[in-house]
Amino acid sequence: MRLFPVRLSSASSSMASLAKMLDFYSGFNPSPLSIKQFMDFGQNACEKKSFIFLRKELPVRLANIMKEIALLPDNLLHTRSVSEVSSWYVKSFEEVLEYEKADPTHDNLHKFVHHLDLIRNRHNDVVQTMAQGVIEMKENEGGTVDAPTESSIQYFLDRLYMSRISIRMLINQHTLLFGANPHSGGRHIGCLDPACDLSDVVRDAYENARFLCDQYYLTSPALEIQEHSSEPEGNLPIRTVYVPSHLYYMLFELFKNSMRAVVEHHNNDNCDTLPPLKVAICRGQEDICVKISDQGGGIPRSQTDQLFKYMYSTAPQPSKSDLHTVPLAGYGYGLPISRLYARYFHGDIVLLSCEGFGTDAIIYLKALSDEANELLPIFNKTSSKFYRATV
Ligand SMILES: CS(=O)(=O)N1CCC(Oc2ccc(-c3c(C(=O)NC[C@H]4CC[C@H](C(=O)O)CC4)noc3-c3cc(Cl)c(O)cc3O)cc2)CC1
Repeated sequence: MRLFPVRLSSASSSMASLAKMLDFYSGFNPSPLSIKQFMDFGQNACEKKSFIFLRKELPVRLANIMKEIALLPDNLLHTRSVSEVSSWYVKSFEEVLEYEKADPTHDNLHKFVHHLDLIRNRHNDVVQTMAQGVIEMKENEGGTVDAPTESSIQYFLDRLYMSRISIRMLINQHTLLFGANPHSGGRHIGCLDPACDLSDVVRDAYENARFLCDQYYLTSPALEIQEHSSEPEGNLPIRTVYVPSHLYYMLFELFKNSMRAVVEHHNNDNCDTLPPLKVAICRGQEDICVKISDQGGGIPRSQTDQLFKYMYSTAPQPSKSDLHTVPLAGYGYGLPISRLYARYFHGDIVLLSCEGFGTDAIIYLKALSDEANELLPIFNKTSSKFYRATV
């Protein structure tokens, strides 16, 4: 049996005890919540109920992904960076377990919020650190990685980052509702906006991407927005219950890609005016769509899937100065993680590119909050099969 390959702090439970607790909590499936459930609970929020739910659900979600971390190929698992990420999960798992049988006293509830803040901050750099671990592995393997390993890593990182999105959602809701500065007076319920105006988030993401584009290219395409609603009264602007920060992340990434394609595709054009980015926001019975259409020259259909690969873009990480000088370059995970944010509440992101002309990027969201359920990775025999047999 492979124990979790990290040193435990001496004060904490032994390796055997950790393995036992991991087996116990990973034996439970995570309990997905819908946006409606987040909203209903948040509107009459009870801190004790939230504490009692989270002190079980957080170890369950942590243990499920920790069991998968332990199944990674050794040449990735034993890199310095992945070992560090593993140790963060062990520490956070142990910290939450301190509340397993604690009474929901005022003092314990207060300490719990504090520990949730510590856990969220401890995991702030998981994405960058995992990207660094993949680079370390590639360097150790002479720069190449075989297809099965690449496939396992793609599968794992999608699940790790989806799990991380879900754990941070639970932590953010609890700390925003019951923390030191609870939202007073605003309409937000934790990180959820019950009346999120999609065109406002579109404009916000566009303006920030445009700022970076202007900084690097000294030009940027204009924005045109149209809204269409299938509702009889055709209520505009289109609003829905969503997490604005998730939508902003997706839009910011897609706008950066569209702007880079448009400016670079038209950089030799004589005319000064770049073709605008056209955004359509559409509300149907089942879906809400945000489509970004650009004339950036497009990419061959054979290459579209590559853009969602973590390994495709795991070039040496841009240094801090690079991020400033090449602002549209990121850590190379923006698009795959954007798709995870969309899929987290059962939406999606789809790229439809016409080589030689341009690209449509469509964000799909669930129109009904009771259909917007968390999509959570579950550790079981089926998921274990995706990892190469490791002894
Ligand atoms: C993993 S990541 O998230 O970190 N990230 C993904 C994003 C990538 O950057 C980008 C940006 C734009 C484009 C791009 C091109 C383009 O570049 N065409 C020109 C080449 C077409 C092939 C051609 C060849 O055949 O090789 C060589 C020129 N055309 O259309 C788009 C486009 C893409 C997205 Cl996703 C979009 O939303 C809108 C778009 O217009 C490609 C790549 C950094 C890495």
